[in-house]
Amino acid sequence: MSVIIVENKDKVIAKLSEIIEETARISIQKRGKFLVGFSGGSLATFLATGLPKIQTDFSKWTIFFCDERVVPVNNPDSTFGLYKKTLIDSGAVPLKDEQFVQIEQGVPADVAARAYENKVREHFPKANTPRFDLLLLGMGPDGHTCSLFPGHSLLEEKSKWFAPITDSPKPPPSRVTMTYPVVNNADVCVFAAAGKEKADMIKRILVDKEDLPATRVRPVSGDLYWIIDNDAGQFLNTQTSV
Ligand SMILES: O=C1O[C@H](COP(=O)(O)O)[C@@H](O)[C@H](O)[C@H]1O
Repeated sequence: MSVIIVENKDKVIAKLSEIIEETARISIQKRGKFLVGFSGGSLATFLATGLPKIQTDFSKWTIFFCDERVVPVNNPDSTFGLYKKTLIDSGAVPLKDEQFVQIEQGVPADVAARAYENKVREHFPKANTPRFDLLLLGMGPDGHTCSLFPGHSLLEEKSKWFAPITDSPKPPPSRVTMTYPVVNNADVCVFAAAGKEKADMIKRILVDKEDLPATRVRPVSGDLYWIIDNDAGQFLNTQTSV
């Protein structure tokens, strides 16, 4: 695991973008495609600023969701809706709607999760567990990541690639989430976090190693990065002005 502490949020975005650019370059060079998972929340705002600045062949990207809210795309809670607005419709990057593997709309979460897993299987036809090139993760103030919340039974899900949740403690309650076997099979996982509101939780995860959802992200044979700014890392031993 690499913990990279930088001066401020802008530098978190710059470092995150650098890792994305390099991981995409390697994947496209090796296999002609880049299969990446996006989270929502603050990560979406980081990507809205960072992605337009990277050098990559966006036509080779397919984007999946680490988690998604089961709401219509025009609902402000829709993570795809957010990316559609900030990246696609704005023309910020040459990505198309079809490059995002989206959840089905207007169906219950369990139906949406099954249908999503089937769509993902089309991209990983022979896999027991899919291996994403890169997963971009966020960490909520309660230590959740994807829609895997502290103490929830979904933390123990071992067979599904994507699972429904209908009692998310953070609204909206209905969501579809990637499960740990998939998260921890990725080539590269990156957490990006900025701001003092995240500082206590980052200490509990990285220093105290409390058993919280984000702590359980440990790629079995991949790389894990935490990119955090000085505010979020204020209870860690090192601070930096990179
Ligand atoms: O609800 C969610 O929250 C997490 C964390 O969001 P943040 O705004 O605190 O960074 C996010 O990673 C996840 O995708 C989202 O659905």
